[in-house]
Amino acid sequence: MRIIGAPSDYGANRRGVDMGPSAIRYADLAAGIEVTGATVHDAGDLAVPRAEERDPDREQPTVGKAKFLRETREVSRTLADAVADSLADGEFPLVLGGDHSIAIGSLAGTARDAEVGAVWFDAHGDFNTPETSPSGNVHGMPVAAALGKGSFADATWARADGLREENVVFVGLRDIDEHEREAINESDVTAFTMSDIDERGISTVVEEALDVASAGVDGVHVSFDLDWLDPNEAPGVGTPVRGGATYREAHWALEAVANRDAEDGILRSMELVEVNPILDQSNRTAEMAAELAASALGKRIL
Ligand SMILES: NC(=[NH2+])NCCC[C@H](N)C(=O)O
Ligand SMILES: [Mn+2]
Ligand SMILES: [Mn+2]
Repeated sequence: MRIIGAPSDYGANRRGVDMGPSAIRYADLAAGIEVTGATVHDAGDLAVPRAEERDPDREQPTVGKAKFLRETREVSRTLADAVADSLADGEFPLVLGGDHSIAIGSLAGTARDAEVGAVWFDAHGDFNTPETSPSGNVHGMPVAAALGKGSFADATWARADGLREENVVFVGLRDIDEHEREAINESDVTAFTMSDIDERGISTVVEEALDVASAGVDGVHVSFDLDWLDPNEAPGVGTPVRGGATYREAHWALEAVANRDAEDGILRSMELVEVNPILDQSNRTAEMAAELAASALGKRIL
């Protein structure tokens, strides 16, 4: 497997998430994964436009309300190539963000030559378009971008060609914007909220999510936003929302991903995003991310 760092914070309104990859590495990511017997190859961080050289004028949206869309395009293209290269070389891509806008690149890369589904663990739907976004932050838009919604229809760099809408599944939603809600309800994606987890339990919801995401496709991308977890577990995120998944629910969910992969080999790529070391407490959110990656890749208690 190949670790690919994508230290971009152009999609979020809080600086610091660009330090996520190094914080997750520092939390013994590679050693945790090697316990499973996997060989870990760390490809380092991708070059992204330097934040210190940001031109304030370029923060002004060029399309709708989307900020830093040019920088996001550059990061997305670079990351899509890196993910596609990793798959072509037979190495599983594990992408470290960065804010969630980097998922545009991960999805474009993993869905370049294959039909794929996606399981999206997140408090947020990330289904805004430059037209519907209340904030203009592209980390609230990657799913819509990958599916070519709204003005993303003209952005070929953002589209994930083989990503099938009916195989996109959200798990654990609890903070959705007004127009985003309409768009999700009108689309063919499947959305499980935190209320669904309360009612039916994490195991039923995640098994069903994996069924839907993997039906009829070549593989599944797992996109894991650390703000899916409750802020008590993962305080180091830019957009925390109360009422998130517990520590055990999160491990269980990713162990279920690993179990399913052991059965049918569906796991194609994964990313861990939104770890912001500046907002964290003694790196515990990055440690959580590293632990969860190991669970997703097969680490077991016994
Ligand atoms: N990946 C994330 N943390 N996304 C947060 C999105 C928040 C809000 N829905 C927005 O569009 O701005
Ligand atoms: Mn997100
Ligand atoms: Mn989120």
